[in-house]
Amino acid sequence: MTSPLPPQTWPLDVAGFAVELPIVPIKPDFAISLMMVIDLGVRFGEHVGAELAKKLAPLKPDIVVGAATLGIPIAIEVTRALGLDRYVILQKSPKIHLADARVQTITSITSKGEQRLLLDRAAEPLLTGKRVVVVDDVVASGSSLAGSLALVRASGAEVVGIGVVLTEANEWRDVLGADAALVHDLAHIPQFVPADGRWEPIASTL
Ligand SMILES: O=P(O)(O)OC[C@H]1O[C@H](OP(=O)(O)OP(=O)(O)O)[C@H](O)[C@@H]1O
Ligand SMILES: Nc1ncnc2[nH]cnc12
Repeated sequence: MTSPLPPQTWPLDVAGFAVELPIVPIKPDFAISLMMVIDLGVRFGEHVGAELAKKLAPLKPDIVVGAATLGIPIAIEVTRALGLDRYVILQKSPKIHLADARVQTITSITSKGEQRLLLDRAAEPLLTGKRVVVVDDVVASGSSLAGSLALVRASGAEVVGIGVVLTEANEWRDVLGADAALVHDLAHIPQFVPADGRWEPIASTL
């Protein structure tokens, strides 16, 4: 058995806000720098909301859509900073009142197994015919965003842009295909492998 590597962080400038992200193994020989937006405080939330809104406002969105769980604070802060009011959350828990939901199956890099993303059909009138920006905290494999885009488009909305706080590595570019061009981010993070007793960024993901 190899012994665990010592704790390490990845320093990052998120559009002028300095953070230190813990490097967390998600497989024995593979780690990510974890951004738990709910642990970074309200000033960070307000900052990323304002900075993403600066990038998304020229697209003239009518409404913001975000995916549970960690996309919720991002959707709220971007909506507030855009001067909008309503937003739509794609949920993950199969609630009683979500019996009539559109569903997409996703597999994110940070969660084990498949998850379901649910769009409450009762929320669809907020989206049909509207210019929508889809937001999330991080895009890595791209599966979560691909599922979000499919749900929003199925409701008859036009996706005019995508806003993420962080892009991680590059797999998402292939998974999103032409939609990758819609992505606006505030910073990029690599992924990591062990080398000489510490975590080193994988050059191709920098
Ligand atoms: O590009 P991907 O590989 O899909 O990864 C990105 C997603 O991973 C995280 O969600 P997660 O599924 O861990 O769930 P949570 O937000 O409910 O914590 C994050 O909030 C993104 O939605
Ligand atoms: N680095 C990361 N931090 C938080 N959530 C993530 N989802 C995918 N990559 C992530």
